[in-house]
Amino acid sequence: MGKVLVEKLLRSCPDVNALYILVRPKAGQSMSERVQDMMKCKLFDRVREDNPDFHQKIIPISSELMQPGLAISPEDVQTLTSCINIVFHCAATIRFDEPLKHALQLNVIATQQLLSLAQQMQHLQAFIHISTAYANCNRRHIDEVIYPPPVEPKKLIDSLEWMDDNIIRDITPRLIGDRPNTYTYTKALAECVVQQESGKLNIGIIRPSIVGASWQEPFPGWIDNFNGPSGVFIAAGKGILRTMRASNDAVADLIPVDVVINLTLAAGWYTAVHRPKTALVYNCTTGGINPFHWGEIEHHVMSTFKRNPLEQAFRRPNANITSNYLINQYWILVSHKFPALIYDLFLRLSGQKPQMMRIFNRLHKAIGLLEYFSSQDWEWNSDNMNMLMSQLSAEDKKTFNFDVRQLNWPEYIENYCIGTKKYVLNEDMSDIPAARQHLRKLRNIRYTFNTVLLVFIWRVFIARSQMARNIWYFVVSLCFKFLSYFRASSTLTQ
Ligand SMILES: CCCCC/C=C\C/C=C\CCCCCCCC(=O)SCCNC(=O)CCNC(=O)[C@H](O)C(C)(C)COP(=O)(O)OP(=O)(O)OC[C@H]1O[C@@H](n2cnc3c(N)ncnc32)[C@H](O)[C@@H]1OP(=O)(O)O
Ligand SMILES: NC(=O)C1=CN([C@@H]2O[C@H](COP(=O)(O)OP(=O)(O)OC[C@H]3O[C@@H](n4cnc5c(N)ncnc54)[C@H](OP(=O)(O)O)[C@@H]3O)[C@@H](O)[C@H]2O)C=CC1
Repeated sequence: MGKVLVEKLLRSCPDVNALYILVRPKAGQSMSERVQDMMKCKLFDRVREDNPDFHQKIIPISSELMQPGLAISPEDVQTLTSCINIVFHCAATIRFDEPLKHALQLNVIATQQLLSLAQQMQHLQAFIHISTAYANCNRRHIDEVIYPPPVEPKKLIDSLEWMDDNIIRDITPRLIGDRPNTYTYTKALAECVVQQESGKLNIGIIRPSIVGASWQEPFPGWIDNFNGPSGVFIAAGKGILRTMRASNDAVADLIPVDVVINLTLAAGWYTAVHRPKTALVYNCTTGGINPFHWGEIEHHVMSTFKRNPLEQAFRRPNANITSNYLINQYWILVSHKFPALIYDLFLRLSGQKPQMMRIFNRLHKAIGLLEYFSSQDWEWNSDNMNMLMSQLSAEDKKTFNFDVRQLNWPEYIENYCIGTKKYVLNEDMSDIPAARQHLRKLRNIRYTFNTVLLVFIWRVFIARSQMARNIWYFVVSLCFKFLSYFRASSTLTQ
């Protein structure tokens, strides 16, 4: 989301002088190398075309959320406090399996520290915090208000400071209560921390639901990660994922990333100009406005990947969702574990390292963590989103479009799937004929395998059971009778 925000600011807000972005070194790359890489990304093609010198506006600031004071140097603090007008805070850990202490540090303590830095900013007009629509997923109906936190954040921070990691792991389920993970729990606490500061700053809180590929900007279908449904779509397109627990009729509250960013920018403008007395919360969701369901998503994902197959698929794409636990377990056994075992056996016999079972174990862990969100639905009030839209000029409504009533879901899902192929897996669209050919080969292997298996089982059965033999002779004689009748009647008509 950070990248998409930077791109949109550069493309649609030419009067913005500079963008200060907090970046950490990662995976052996320095801060500047990472920023260079980011600017080379396809996402920035349109900006690059309009202004090849756009990089001059980007000023990276070294920062690490795990460190005290966010590890921002005193000189950088000086720069930030004197130049910044608007803060967009979207850094977080979004992992569902994050240990509580880590999630608390990244999502709550770092937010607190950024807020105290913001308070020193001399020209700050607005502080926009990105939360999640699922921060209060323990409720069915979610209004645009900050709900009382499950625990006073300061008390939890103080307690976890002295606790051993093992103790924290043991008490985590009790602490998070009816929330599914540490992510949603700490995001709820972060909202509370933001509210505690809302007296001193002009604050807006954006709560997106499930962020997906871009709808329109900078081009349809842009996505570059496996988060949320993207990994599921890819696993289904590769023919690996065949079954998942989800409710066909539950609303799939996907929200395109460009919609979230447009709303975020509009909220930044509104907060700075109108300075609301209390923090305004914007539920940024689609379900109440233009609902679409997981069953429909399944249909369109499968249809897209059959027409535009991914390269080197493991099997022909054919995934089904079910809300029934036992049916899902059955298909996991038959369509995941059994083929994985056979394939690993084949790899072993051909002298290679088995890998399919390992892949499936990781997939099962990932989908196990997502099921909570795909098996039920929520109702979000979106009055503030509507109010904000009504405040925009006709031109801004076009430039910062977040009107999801216009979203055509089948077209969006098709672009999303093609986006995962092009931008996540870096596959070329010109390879589609070869990918189709590969699917035909897989289909023939399946037919041959099924026929051999059927004949084998039947042979074993016939050898062991008189009744099976009788049925077999009966069926064969019936076939012969039918054939001779067919021959006789065709001779008569001639
Ligand atoms: C076809 C029919 C489909 C119909 C649709 C049905 C259901 C829809 C499915 C899901 C919808 C629910 C979405 C809910 C979102 C809620 C909204 C939010 O609040 S946003 C926050 C969203 N956060 C996430 O999505 C993060 C989830 N991910 C994790 O928590 C972790 O990645 C993990 C799943 C626990 C895995 O952790 P692990 O340590 O094992 O692996 P890594 O993260 O290090 O990743 C290793 C490797 O795998 C790639 N990866 C990561 N996630 C996935 C995935 N889901 N599928 C496939 N691959 C994945 C990752 O990029 C790494 O790759 P590499 O090693 O190459 O870097
Ligand atoms: N994705 C989704 O579906 C949704 C996301 N959100 C919220 O939107 C926001 C952005 O999410 P999204 O873009 O999807 O998530 P990403 O994981 O892609 O981005 C998170 C950002 O936080 C940074 N970050 C994480 N840990 C640290 C650290 N220790 N020090 C410095 N920076 C760090 C990451 O930097 P780095 O690149 O160095 O890792 C990255 O830029 C989050 O607040 C999330 O809660 C809300 C609803 C849905």
